[in-house]
Amino acid sequence: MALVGVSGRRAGCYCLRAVRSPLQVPALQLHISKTAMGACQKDFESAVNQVKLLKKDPGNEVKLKLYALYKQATEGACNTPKPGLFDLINKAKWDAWNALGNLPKETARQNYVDLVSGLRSSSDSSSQVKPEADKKRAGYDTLVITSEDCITKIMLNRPAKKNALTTQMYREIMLALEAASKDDSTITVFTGNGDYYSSGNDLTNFTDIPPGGIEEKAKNSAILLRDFVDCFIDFPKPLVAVVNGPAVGISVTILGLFDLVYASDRATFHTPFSHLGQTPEGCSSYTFPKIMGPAKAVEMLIFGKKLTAGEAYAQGLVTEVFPDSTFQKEVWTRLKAYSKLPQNAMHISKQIIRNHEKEKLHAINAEESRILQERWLSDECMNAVMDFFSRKAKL
Ligand SMILES: CCCCCCCCCCC/C=C/C(=O)SCCNC(=O)CCNC(=O)[C@H](O)C(C)(C)COP(=O)(O)OP(=O)(O)OC[C@H]1O[C@@H](n2cnc3c(N)ncnc32)[C@H](O)[C@@H]1OP(=O)(O)O
Repeated sequence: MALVGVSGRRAGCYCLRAVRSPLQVPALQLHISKTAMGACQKDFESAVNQVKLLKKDPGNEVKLKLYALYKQATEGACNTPKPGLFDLINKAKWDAWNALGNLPKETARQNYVDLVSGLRSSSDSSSQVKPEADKKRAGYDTLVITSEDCITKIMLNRPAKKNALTTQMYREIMLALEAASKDDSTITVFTGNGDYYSSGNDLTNFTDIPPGGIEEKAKNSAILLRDFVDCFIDFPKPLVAVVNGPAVGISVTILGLFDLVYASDRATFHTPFSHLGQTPEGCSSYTFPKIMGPAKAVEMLIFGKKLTAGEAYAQGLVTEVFPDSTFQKEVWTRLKAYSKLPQNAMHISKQIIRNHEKEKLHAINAEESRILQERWLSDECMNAVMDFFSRKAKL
């Protein structure tokens, strides 16, 4: 589901329009609470108005920032009850506001003004919309989502970073899954843009620490992780991974929750959790031993053994391996044929196959996330993340 839709271009401008109870950046509502009055009140009001005139959708992450700063500037620290687990949009908004902690109202107001000013300059310099950009479904910055032949394709789109998953990306994926679960497609496909499927969690997620400190970040990240994996556990339609290249970390573990995994012979499967001072997630502590037996699961999840596509197939993690040269052609031909099968029969079959394990998987997911919350604060984990960044710095 797009958070904000593009309603059309008037006089060369994109008009932002709310779609299905979106984030509703309060700036778009032109409602300024009296509590926002103060030193830079005029600038703030003007920034609120300028948001309406942006020529380009700023994307969900920015809209969340705008929302959070507006609320902080007008109401102060987050003071509302946390929305429920499945209220994804309101929860994302609440998380963004809550992450600002006790940031003073004046600072929030100034930050809002600065953020809008930055958006205006980048919007002005890129007002020439490229035809390519029109193809992307609005509202997603890190994914390219297309629906064709009854297949919704969710493509991770940070090829320069090997499709490493930022917190924004986790959130966008959850929204994309929610939308795909309700659209007309019969099957949903995940793949990566570029030479990697995904290098797993973006390690910069560890460096972006909010005013509330690392403990708060770890707590919020554990919730994000649990919600993210829950979406895969509950996804109602056949879910297919088209693993176009190497896969690392969480992009491997959640494969145990997919219904088909097609891999290029260039793909590898690597879960270096111990090396990172971390522990398994994505329900892999349960699905991997079940799929490949405990001995092979331990080699991957504890000792970080990297599997080739052929090995992953032999262990049952991968459904079929294709030569890289014909991978896309063969896989999409196959999927197009599958997508024409009767939709209800496929969905009901998935339910029968998966439903009896759901409760267990949710419990395992909650436990894995709880354990990781502690791990992220450990010296082992912090040192491993620092090692990654110092290796990069030396290059
Ligand atoms: C306080 C708590 C906060 C926690 C928040 C957590 C939220 C939920 C977490 C869920 C748990 C998930 C766990 C995992 O997924 S563990 C696996 C994590 N991934 C890795 O350890 C891989 C790290 N990357 C690499 O080892 C190499 O980059 C790789 C082998 C993938 C590719 O090597 P290669 O030499 O071919 O390419 P580069 O290294 O030059 O990569 C190109 C650029 O991309 C950047 N990059 C790649 N992967 C990542 C990544 N995972 N995180 C951050 N950045 C990544 C790389 O730095 C290069 O960037 P520059 O061009 O800017 O140098």
